[in-house]
Amino acid sequence: MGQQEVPTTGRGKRRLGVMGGTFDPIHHGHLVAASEVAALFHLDEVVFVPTGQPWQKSHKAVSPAEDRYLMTVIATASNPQFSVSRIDIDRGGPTYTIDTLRDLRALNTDSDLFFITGADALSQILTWRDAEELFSLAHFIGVTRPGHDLTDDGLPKGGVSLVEVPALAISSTDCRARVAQGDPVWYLVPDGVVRYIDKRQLYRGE
Ligand SMILES: Nc1ncnc2c1ncn2[C@@H]1O[C@H](COP(=O)(O)OP(=O)(O)OP(=O)(O)O)[C@@H](O)[C@H]1O
Ligand SMILES: O=C(O)c1ccc[n+]([C@@H]2O[C@H](COP(=O)([O-])O)[C@@H](O)[C@H]2O)c1
Repeated sequence: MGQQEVPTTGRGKRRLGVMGGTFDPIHHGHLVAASEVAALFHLDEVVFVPTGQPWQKSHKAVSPAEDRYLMTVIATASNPQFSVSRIDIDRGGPTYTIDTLRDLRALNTDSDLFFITGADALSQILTWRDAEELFSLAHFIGVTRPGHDLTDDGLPKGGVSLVEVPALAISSTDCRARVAQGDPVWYLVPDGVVRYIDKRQLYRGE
């Protein structure tokens, strides 16, 4: 894959990465993607934003937002470049990235935003609310994910960069299924997240 040019930032602006996800649970695929993009794009910080109600997953049972938020905090706590935002949870209602980006821009007027998505999410982006406007609020960075083609077909020229990240064939769906079957999730998710899943008895009855 051709590595695309790193977009420049407005004079004196911070570079803020945004990693949105349901994080049910957060796993090392998410963390490696964010870490790799932070290094390649010289980001000052990456804020992880757990969804409130992910409307395109409304046919599936999603764990309580507070559990997903706390697992995200646990998973990112040791990295000084990572932080977690509650904006999508606290806004209430279905989560739309257009709202996430508008709110983050209002809260971070000193920053340019870089929204990080896996190849699967990027391929769905034209189905998102106000899709055309998204690209005026943030630069999008699509990352490789095993089992999914990474392409910017149909997306605005210059609005998206595609990057290869270390391939981790991990999904939250698989982690939940493993816990339900009594299989280990050690080393697929951070140790503290394994402990939290156990403490809260998440995914047991699925
Ligand atoms: N292993 C991975 N490698 C690269 N990107 C990933 C990986 N897993 C998830 N992502 C990306 O992280 C973001 C948040 O993903 P999400 O929280 O939905 O995890 P998921 O593993 O896809 O969950 P589920 O299996 O429940 O659909 C999305 O942009 C997704 O494409
Ligand atoms: O804005 C939308 O309509 C929209 C639809 C589906 C997903 N998203 C965002 O895409 C990110 C990954 O979502 P998910 O459901 O794959 O965990 C997360 O930040 C979601 O809010 C956004």
